[in-house]
Amino acid sequence: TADDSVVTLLDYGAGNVRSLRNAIRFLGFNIKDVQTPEDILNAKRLIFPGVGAFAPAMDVLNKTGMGEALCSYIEQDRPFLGICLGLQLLFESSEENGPVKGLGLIPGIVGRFDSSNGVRVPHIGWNAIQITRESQILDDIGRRHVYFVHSYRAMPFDDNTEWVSSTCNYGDNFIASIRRGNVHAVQFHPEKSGDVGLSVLRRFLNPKSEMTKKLAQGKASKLAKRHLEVQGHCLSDVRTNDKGDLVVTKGDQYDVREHTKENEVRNLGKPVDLAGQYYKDGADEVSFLNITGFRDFPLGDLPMLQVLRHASENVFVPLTVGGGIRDFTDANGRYYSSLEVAAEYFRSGADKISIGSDAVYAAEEYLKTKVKSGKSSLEQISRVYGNQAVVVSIDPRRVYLKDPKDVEFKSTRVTNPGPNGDQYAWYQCTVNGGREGRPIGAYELAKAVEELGAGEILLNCIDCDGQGKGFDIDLVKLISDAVSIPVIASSGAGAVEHFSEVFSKTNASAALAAGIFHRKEVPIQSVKEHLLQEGIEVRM
Ligand SMILES: NC(=O)c1ncn([C@@H]2O[C@H](COP(=O)(O)O)[C@@H](O)[C@H]2O)c1NCNC[C@@H](O)[C@H](O)[C@H](O)COP(=O)(O)O
Repeated sequence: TADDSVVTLLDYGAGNVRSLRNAIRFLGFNIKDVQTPEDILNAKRLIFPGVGAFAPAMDVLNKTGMGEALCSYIEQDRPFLGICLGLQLLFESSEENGPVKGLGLIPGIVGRFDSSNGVRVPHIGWNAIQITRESQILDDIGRRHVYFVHSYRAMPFDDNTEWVSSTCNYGDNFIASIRRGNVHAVQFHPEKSGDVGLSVLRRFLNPKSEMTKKLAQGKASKLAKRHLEVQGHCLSDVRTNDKGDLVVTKGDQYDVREHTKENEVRNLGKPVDLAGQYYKDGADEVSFLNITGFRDFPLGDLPMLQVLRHASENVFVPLTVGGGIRDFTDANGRYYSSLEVAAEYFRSGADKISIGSDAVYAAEEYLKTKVKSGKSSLEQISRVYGNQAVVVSIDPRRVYLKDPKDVEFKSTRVTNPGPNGDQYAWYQCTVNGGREGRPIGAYELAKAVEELGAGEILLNCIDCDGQGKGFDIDLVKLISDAVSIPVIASSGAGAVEHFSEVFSKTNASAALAAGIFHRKEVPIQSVKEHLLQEGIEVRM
């Protein structure tokens, strides 16, 4: 019946639910949005994607009466799928800015990962789950990786064993999914876990559906090293060319112009097409960096938002967008907060946003005043969307030193001495696409933005950008040892060995490349096969 293709979605307006809508539509289902508690009680099947923080979510559920309706819907064992926070809210309470009371349907308290176990928090990436009880929607997962992005988790113990259907190891064994009858919930994001994730959604939406194409089994055992394409990750550095078309470009040490008479912007293809291709080729994440965002105004840059909306319709792995995120006053004196800019990016399909120049200014201010004003774009966006949704992109330039004492900033001994035989270097941060050097080092910046609420660091290197000679191992080691949030190594990838080198010599959690993929010099799969051969866990 017509009703069979409809799923009711409880979207209380925080964060990016667009990815899930895209996945549900991709699977051929229509969405009915919950407006009133009655819509919950009348639902044939209900999906509750929780994004953001526990307390504000419980606030909305309590104020709107949705919480009560949810409890009776679940107690009637009606078809339900909770995702991420949508799982956590089912528990008694959470320590997140708490304790905060939850819906109390499942015994247990949601707590923060214990970073003293040596794990980086947030838990961001592709990890393996151990199925502990038959759970129909997980039947196709086999030993494949699924995508997690969270700082809090619920723990299995005697009183909730009857609910737990799988666990995942990250420092400790936390609850990855629950199931009782028709009630399901998962801590990972099926809408961002590629074909494996789509199979979980398909099995919930249509329990009788027999998977046409059996999924490959996989050998997942733990958190995989991530390999990002910068589309800009497969990053694409995107900008408008002189004709005003939005193109994927790629710089040599950030210079994106062809060395021809026309001196035009290097055009490496259409962002949406490339993103879709990288997804099919197995990219773990895709990012768009609007490299002239510092000049233009993102909300005025409709082509960029269009690209994001279209790309997210066919890319079911995490999408990060950056460029120009800051408070802004337009020519008509209309003031826009960076939160409004980020909100539009999330509404358009971004799972994470990336802040470049504005994070440098926030860190300088913080180091000067030692006060967290809470006003910076970084602090505002991570408070509302959670730090796991905020990446800080660092654009440093290497400066060689005879003696570390020559500068006040943290320096490191370099593997390859400088042109004058200098044994040390510090890494000066820049803003506006490498155009302006700032009085702060990458080390000081990384530590400051971690304290201000960044969930991840995208560590580029202007010197290595587009050179194909490998990542700056000294820089990646310096920064990945300095912070306890995940660090993405970026700039300089030229061969598969460069990926195993950065993962074996540093604590980078992910590695990003652009040029070699745009120019189709190295297939994504060959990077993954090489890492597997080297015994490095990757998502296949
Ligand atoms: N002229 C440029 O290239 C350039 N100018 C600005 N950006 C990026 O755009 C964003 C601007 O953000 P804001 O407006 O400062 O918040 C920043 O994240 C900054 O890194 C630029 N690109 C940064 N791109 C660097 C990498 O992300 C690149 O993709 C790797 O170096 C991998 O390249 P490779 O594998 O080919 O070596």
